[in-house]
Amino acid sequence: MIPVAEALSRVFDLVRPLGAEHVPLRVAAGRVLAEPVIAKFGQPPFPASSMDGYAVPTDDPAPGDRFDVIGESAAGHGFAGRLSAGQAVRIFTGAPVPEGGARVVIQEDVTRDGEQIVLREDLDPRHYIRPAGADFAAGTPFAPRRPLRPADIALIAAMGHGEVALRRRPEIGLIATGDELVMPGETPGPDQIVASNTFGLAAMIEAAGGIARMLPIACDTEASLEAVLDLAAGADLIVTVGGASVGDHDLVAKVAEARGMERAFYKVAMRPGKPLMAGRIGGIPMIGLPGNPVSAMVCGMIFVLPMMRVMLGLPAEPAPRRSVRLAIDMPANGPREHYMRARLDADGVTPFDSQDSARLGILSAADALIVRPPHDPARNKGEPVDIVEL
Ligand SMILES: Nc1nc2c(c(=O)[nH]1)N[C@H]1C(S)=C(S)[C@@H](COP(=O)(O)OP(=O)(O)OC[C@H]3O[C@@H](n4cnc5c(N)ncnc54)[C@H](O)[C@@H]3O)O[C@H]1N2
Ligand code: MOO
Repeated sequence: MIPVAEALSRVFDLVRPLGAEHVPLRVAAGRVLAEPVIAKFGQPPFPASSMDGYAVPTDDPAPGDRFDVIGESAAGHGFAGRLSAGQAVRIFTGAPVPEGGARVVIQEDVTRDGEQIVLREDLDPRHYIRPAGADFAAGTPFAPRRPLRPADIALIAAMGHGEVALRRRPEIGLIATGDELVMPGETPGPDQIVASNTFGLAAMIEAAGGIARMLPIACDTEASLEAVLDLAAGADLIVTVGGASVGDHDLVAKVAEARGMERAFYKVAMRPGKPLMAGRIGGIPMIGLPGNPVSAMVCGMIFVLPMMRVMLGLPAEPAPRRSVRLAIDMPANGPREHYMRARLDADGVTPFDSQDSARLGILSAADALIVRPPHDPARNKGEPVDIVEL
């Protein structure tokens, strides 16, 4: 058994950032840029009024000052002329400030008198002009190291791009193994159960920007597993679920080895997730997750998602953690790093009484995994512990 951090570093060595593809901006949300976006022009492209009012040529006009209104500047229709002393231009929010304009007086501070305006008492001192390039200048690069958020999409649009170069979405072949498994919706025969793990993992992968290729369930024969592994050809990563342990019907390691798997490791000091394996088969990175449903999902979060981030060109980092206070006392931990299903509330974090790795109901009810290092001593209520939020 190797420590989790060592296993993670070895799975990072199995994967590389994928290539780029050009995609319409409209469908780029949640994906990762493959190269910086460069602003084609600045924003605003011209000095713009931030309020409705009057552009005047003086920096500090005084109450009672009079100006001749010589024209109008609206958004999309600027005023072509120049402002001279004693002149004003009616202006609206977003409109270009005319040449010679030193500030905008908001219309609330003005009395209109025919073709003239008179400034009132208590003038608002602000200028209400957004300088050209105040948001970003032409040529500004934008390269966030994370999936694009809605505001990023708006920013890239404002920078003048209708299409962007994105990392290809990692395509992940998912293989459930076991004679006992039927598809959700089917009626299990005697001694059978429903295959749930690959469905949970597919949801996890797709929420993180990958493409899950759900392959047929492999039966507990070498021929069946071989046939399904063949169907994974072309995937960026193969994920098997189940058949990883030491039982007579646990065939994944045997079949993978017969196909020339270069094994990076087998068995990790974590709970759940001990019989985890990883390596490369036929050039494709492969990770074999344990079959217990909670083990498969926890290993998905702790290993598969960080591997996907590397494939997306993001930094090789473990699942993000934060520190939270314990709401109850906890006994000492055993020799494996324990990912305990827990609930978060105002009092802190409370592990569930049962940590059975078969209980999906508890995982679904959990808000977080408490991460306990191997041999962590007993902890008291109020002490800080690390959690991974679900
Ligand atoms: N003698 C030992 N027995 C076991 C050990 C051990 O060290 N010595 N390790 C245990 C641990 S820890 C785990 S985890 C499991 C993992 O075993 P496998 O990866 O070989 O998984 P299976 O035996 O195939 O299945 C375990 C369990 O999960 C169910 N399963 C499998 N696939 C799915 C699926 N796609 N969807 C839903 N449920 C699934 C399967 O029916 C079993 O109930 O081994 C322990 N044993
Ligand atoms: O590691 Mo197993 O995943 O403890 O149940």
